[in-house]
Amino acid sequence: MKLTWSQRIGILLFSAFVLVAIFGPMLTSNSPFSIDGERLLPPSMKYLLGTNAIGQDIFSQLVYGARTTLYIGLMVTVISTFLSASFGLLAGYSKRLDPLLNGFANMLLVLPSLLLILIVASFTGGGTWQLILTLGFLTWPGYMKLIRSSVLSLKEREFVKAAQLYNGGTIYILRRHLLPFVWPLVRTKFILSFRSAVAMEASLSFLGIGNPSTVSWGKMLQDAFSRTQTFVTDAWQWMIVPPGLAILFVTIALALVGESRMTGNRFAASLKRKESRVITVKAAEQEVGCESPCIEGEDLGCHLGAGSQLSAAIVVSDLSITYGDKPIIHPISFEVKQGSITSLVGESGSGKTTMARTLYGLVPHEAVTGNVLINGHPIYSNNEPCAMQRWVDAAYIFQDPRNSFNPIMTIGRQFYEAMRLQATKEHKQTAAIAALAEVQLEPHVLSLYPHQLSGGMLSRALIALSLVNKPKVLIADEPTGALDPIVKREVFDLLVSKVKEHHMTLLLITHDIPAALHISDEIIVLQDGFQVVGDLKERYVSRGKQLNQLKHQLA
Ligand SMILES: Nc1ncnc2c1ncn2[C@@H]1O[C@H](COP(=O)(O)OP(=O)(O)OP(=O)(O)O)[C@@H](O)[C@H]1O
Repeated sequence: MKLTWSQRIGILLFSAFVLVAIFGPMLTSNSPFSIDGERLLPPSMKYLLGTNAIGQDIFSQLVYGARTTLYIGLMVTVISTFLSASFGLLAGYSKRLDPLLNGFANMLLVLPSLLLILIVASFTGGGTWQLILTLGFLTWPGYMKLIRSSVLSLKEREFVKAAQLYNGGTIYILRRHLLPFVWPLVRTKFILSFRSAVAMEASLSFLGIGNPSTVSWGKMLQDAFSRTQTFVTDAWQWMIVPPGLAILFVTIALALVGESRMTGNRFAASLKRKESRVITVKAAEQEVGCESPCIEGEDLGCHLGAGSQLSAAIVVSDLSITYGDKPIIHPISFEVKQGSITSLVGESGSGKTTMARTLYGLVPHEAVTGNVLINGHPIYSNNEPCAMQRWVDAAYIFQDPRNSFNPIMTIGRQFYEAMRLQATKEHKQTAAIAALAEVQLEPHVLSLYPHQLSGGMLSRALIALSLVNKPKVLIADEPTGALDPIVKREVFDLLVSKVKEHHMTLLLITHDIPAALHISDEIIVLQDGFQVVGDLKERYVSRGKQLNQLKHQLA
């Protein structure tokens, strides 16, 4: 990351204070507590900043005070930032923990924080660690709420759903997929916390709450303000100004460090990127060296397919979907034959995407009634391993290739992640390069970030990702929807040719009826959540045929 000038100045200034805190005692031979000078002496060679009202050396107090102030600031910041980040991530990600953590944060937020800190600090005594714990435990909720709301929206994005589907654990997803996005917030919180902890420590010491056996800048100020001599003589110039300026400069230094371009630009840019990503997995044993079966439905005793169902890659029976009390898909039943291409067409809002997502188990169970089998394995099963079988049997391509990948991970890393079973890195690399070659992409694409690829290249990379683990079924939701007509045609043809070459079953969701008619063995038409059959379907399809003819004539 490139630092701005203001950040460099801030870092330099802050480093100077840290150096003083670490090596400062070497700069002075006077003890900050010993009373060996006369009272209120002006600055001299012996007492560089004079003496205070009881004859202690102000310079050595300032130097030793830097240690206390920065130490308390650092500890408070570490505790507060850690709590903000971990509670924010957990509350945003886990529906179960959210009410508890968010409720607790709300409670702390509505209470007047300064008053709360004063009360707790005065009850817990004036020790350094009491102060650190009080400030650390009472100052996390604000940024926790910010991180939580970012995670709430991030977790709905498709690359997070993909990670969940290939069995990524909660900690893995939080660390690998969500933390990098909220990291700029965490960093900003760290810097702001440090700044406010320094100011807060000074204020509390100034109010007399703090460790009486240590020296800090706040205590120096409190000491100065409590003596009348400070103001009736020139002593204020060396009793108040040095610690006051020290607090001011540390605060300014941290404010300059915190003025991060990353916080603005990259975070906003990364959040702007929306959905979509291929969800795929089956470790292709021959290519990635997965010797034992990765997940075998038969072994799990969850293969429900029998008789005619074995010839069907997808079986949908009496499936209906309701969000709240709004029915989206009315009871529908159909089968998609093994090795066939079936298109799901319909007007905008007819329920195509909802249907496709339901087939892949991406819709909450409570919204679904009826059954879906992919390769004989139930998608909505209480038996978790059976339900997870879908990521072995099938791959899913979401809309919009531009935003299909996690924007802050290389393409290669996202390929390897989808294959992260027993395979070694070399095997994964070989398999990924082979899959890219199938779609005419060079191996170096693996080292690129999604924004470094064109829309067409990204679409090809997505198809490669869907092929890399050799699924039997591919569900593609408008895979070319965001491309221009020429690239769209190329990518469409590539997808269909690869599906045929690998004897896969394709369920294609599309608006493009002529294209659907051209490639499909079967068409399913949806209208307002109902399956259109009989004459109506004929009419719908013949309209598509007419459009096709018109297109040929125009061509
Ligand atoms: N999570 C949701 N909560 C409530 N309603 C939803 C949700 N998702 C979709 N819907 C509703 O379901 C209906 C079907 O939406 P869907 O996205 O499946 O349509 P579609 O046919 O794929 O449309 P398009 O072709 O424009 O993408 C719409 O009325 C939409 O408002």
